[in-house]
Amino acid sequence: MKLPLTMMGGRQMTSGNTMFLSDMGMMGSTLAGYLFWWGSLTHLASIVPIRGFIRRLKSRLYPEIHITVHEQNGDKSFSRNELYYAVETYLSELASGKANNLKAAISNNGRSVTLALDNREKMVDFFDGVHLHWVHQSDSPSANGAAGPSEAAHFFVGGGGGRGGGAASTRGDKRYVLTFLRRDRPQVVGRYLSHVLERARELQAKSRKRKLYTNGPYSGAGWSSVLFDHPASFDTLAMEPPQKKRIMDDLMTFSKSKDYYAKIGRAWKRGYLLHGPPGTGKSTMIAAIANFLGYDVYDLELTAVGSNTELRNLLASTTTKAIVVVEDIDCSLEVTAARKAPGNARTRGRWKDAPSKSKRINGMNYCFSDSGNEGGEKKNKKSEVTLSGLLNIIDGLWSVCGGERLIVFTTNHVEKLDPALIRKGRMDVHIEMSYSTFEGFKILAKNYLDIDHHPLFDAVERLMEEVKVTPADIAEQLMPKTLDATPADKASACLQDLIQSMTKLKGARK
Ligand SMILES: Nc1ncnc2c1ncn2[C@@H]1O[C@H](COP(=O)(O)OP(=O)(O)OP(=O)(O)O)[C@@H](O)[C@H]1O
Repeated sequence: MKLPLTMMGGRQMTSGNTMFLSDMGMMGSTLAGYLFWWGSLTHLASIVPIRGFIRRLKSRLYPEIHITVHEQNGDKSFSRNELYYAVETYLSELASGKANNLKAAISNNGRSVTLALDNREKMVDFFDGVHLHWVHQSDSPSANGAAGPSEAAHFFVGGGGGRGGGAASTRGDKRYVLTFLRRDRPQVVGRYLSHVLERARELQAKSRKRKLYTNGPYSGAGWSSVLFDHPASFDTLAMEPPQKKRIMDDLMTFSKSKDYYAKIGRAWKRGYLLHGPPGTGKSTMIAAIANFLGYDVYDLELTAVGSNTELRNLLASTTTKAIVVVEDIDCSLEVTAARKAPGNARTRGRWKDAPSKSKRINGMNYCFSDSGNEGGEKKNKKSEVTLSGLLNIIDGLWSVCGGERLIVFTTNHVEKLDPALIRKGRMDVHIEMSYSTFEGFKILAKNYLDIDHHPLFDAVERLMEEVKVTPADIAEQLMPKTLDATPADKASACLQDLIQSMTKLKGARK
């Protein structure tokens, strides 16, 4: 006996379900079999018409629209439908906090687990006051049928062209079906789908494998790259929490302000100047920013760039979502304030006497801080890149081609820089990286020793009021020196080392 059921409880029955019912008919000769059928029929008679009626009534009162996004495009090539993967990425973020049935897999970068909606799992989203219902459907042999939209307008994006879950779907087809009320169509088609795409791109950018590009003697006229896999994050950065939050808010606002920058007619770029003594975390901060925003890093070695034209070509070949970093800008170009005052011997003497800092490029040292003659814009020994060349390229056409870019300069001597280089609008955010505070020390203690409190913390705090230590100095002391000790013993030994080195420093400064 086969029951001519196609719809049941809003769910399309598959051959699997029908088979189950006819198999049960073989038990008809037994009393248990009759009782079973009688119970089932009574149940169906009471449920199916009511459900059907309610569904019809609901669709009259609140007509729905369904959009199906198939995994493969409907053309003969069965190419990937990128929108399907964008929806998957978008929903995986939404689902990880809400859905009950999730599929887990290793992410593209191999470092984390991604979660996606399991077959027939539903997800509700809320956007601009509109409720949106997503369901994942799969025709894989293991799937027990798929929830299919019924009496409503239906759109397909990619895919086999049949109604979601219907017989026309390709065997093994996977799709997401979006359902919403007809009255919300303008918002959904106009804005929601773009929002899904945009958010998915952000998430994909964050999880993709990013690169560190360098130019230098061994990369010819272009960039050479390696995988960027720096573990730094804002969580592990030793810095006063309010300052850290301000920076993170600024970065997040920047990365979400594409339309705003377009509206005010400015290139979508932002300049950061990180300044402070060596070992205060400037490079670490750049890595944390790159990880936070999911950007590639271009470590621009200006002294290895032959000319302004070469510099323009290098910058023109950077990708969108990039941080262009010029470390130790005071060593890379003739950019000191003294350039502005050629006849001022006192000024010139002051910066000339300052210890010059060499820059490492693939193991070679370069430093040009004492190069050039008095007056005018000078060229350093190896490079013909000039300050005005750099500024013209950064401010000029390069900055308006393509998407978001951060430009970061670092220096140990901010006071020496030409004001033109660091004025607001060029270097929008100036961040002083300074000696460690006690709050900063506690972040490092948590990172390195996994402790929030310790009886020796008081001694460290007292010493920090008297001597200046960089986070790099502290980090060095907090590195456990042996594996053969309990965590508690390691923590005590490291803190004692730190106290000892700070006490020595205090003695030396007296
Ligand atoms: N603020 C910080 N938070 C966490 N770790 C830090 C911090 N500052 C320094 N460190 C540690 O010290 C090491 C050196 O720091 P980093 O290279 O970032 O300093 P820097 O300011 O860029 O130095 P330089 O001016 O010499 O280039 C880092 O690898 C990191 O382990």
